[in-house]
Amino acid sequence: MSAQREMKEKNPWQTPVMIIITVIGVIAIVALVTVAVLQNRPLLQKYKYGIVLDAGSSHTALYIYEWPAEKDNNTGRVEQTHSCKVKGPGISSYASAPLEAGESLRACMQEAEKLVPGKRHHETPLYLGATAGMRLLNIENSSASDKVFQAVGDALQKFPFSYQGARILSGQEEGAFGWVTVNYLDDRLKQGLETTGALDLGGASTQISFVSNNYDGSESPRNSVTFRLYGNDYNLYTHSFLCYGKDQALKMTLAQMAKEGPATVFDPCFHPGYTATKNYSILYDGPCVSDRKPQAALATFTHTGKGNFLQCQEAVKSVFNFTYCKYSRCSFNGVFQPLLQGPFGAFSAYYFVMNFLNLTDTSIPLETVKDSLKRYCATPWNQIMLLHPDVKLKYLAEYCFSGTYILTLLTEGYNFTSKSYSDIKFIKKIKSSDAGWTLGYMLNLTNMIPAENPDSPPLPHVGYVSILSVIAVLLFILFILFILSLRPLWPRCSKQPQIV
Ligand SMILES: Nc1nc2c(ncn2[C@@H]2O[C@H](COP(=O)(O)OP(=O)(O)OP(=O)(O)O)[C@@H](O)[C@H]2O)c(=O)[nH]1
Ligand SMILES: [Ca+2]
Repeated sequence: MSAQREMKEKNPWQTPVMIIITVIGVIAIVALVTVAVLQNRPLLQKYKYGIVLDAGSSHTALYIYEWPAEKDNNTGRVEQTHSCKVKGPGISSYASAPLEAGESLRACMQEAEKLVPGKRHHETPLYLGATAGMRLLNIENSSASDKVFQAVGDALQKFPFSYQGARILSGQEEGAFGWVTVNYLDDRLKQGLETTGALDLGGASTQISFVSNNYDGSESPRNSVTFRLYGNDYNLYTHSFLCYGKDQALKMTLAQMAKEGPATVFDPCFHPGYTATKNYSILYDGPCVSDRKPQAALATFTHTGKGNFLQCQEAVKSVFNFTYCKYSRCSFNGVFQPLLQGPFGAFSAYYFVMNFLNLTDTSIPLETVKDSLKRYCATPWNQIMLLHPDVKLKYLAEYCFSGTYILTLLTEGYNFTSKSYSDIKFIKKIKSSDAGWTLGYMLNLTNMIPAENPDSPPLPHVGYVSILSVIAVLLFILFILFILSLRPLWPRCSKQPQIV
């Protein structure tokens, strides 16, 4: 009996006081942590949405973006959740049947209607931006371009979103918003890191945009865009070359080869064995080529492949003008370009083409890349078709030209060297979003990138709760130790019975 009592006396945890203290302490810690977690928990994740239609020269694509409702101002939080490729050609191809341009967008719009939650429809902004195809149509026939916009606007307003209008982007906007997209998605803007240049190759125009430290914008103000984003100033160089997208460049190159109006055009940019009958009138339609039209041409010509990379490169070079430059340095066609400053992300057709050719790895020396393309171009057309039975014939026939055009544009046009070629990364997506101008355009129009860095709490939520919990446990242990240190002073509750 006495041994048991002694045990009980030596083990303070068995005293009622200690049990009560422990229970209260544990309840207090649980309550403290629960309150901290609940109080600081991010609000229920409600999402907002935005829709952008990219009305390009070759086709239209719809993108849906999503971001947490309470975080409009934070970087890297807007993500592409869906994209839809509109069936058929770009809206500029509907000049003679504008209503069909509107109609063509319906399937993708209906998809968007299903994917964006109904209660968000009315507050979801919907934008349509048109690029080089509509720029060319506007130059050629402005009333036709107005009619296309009218039809497209009418069609889009039938949907329950908040329609914000359809317009042609300037080449500057197209280049600058592509740059914003790439750097936003890479989280470079908020962190003030060195930015990545953007190279976009479309069907009818191509853009180059980058920040160069030794360029202040004064030499060619029309190539300069200034931004203040998250507290940092950017002076961006950007230029869009109309007609230098890959489809129009192909047309210009072929038009140049056929300028004497022959019955057969022997084309080094197409595979040996490739042959097709083409119309002169189609070859020379549109503002990029109309001035090259031969005086007296036949109705058709036979387009015959020769598969010679070096000759193709010479033919491609003939559509660039390197003869005049009124600035300290130029790319081509008398356009100012400051010293290149890497890294660069190259997307759209840069990616489609280099990915098909298995040449996206830019650590491979440029000479090796050229050798590989030389072999590819020289491969007979029937062999190419056998090797790629699933690829659309139109795309397949043009990869030799497109690859040659890309290398020529980068090296001869923009002055990338064997060394700086490795600064380029061919990309399609960054995280889940496509690289392109659409995201930057929406971020700008919804004011989602603030000029100044918003204040943010010094600790992330998880860190804050963890520190709070550790401190609470430490305080509790200290409290227990303090109580134990007072133990010798406790009055004896039970007296030892005297054994007589
Ligand atoms: N090989 C291949 N080519 C593609 C694909 N998608 C588009 N293209 C072609 O690549 C070129 C550029 O496509 P986009 O970047 O969509 O061009 P776009 O936006 O219509 O044209 P711009 O208005 O000049 O920007 C066009 O010649 C398209 O026909 C693809 O999936 N594979
Ligand atoms: Ca485009």
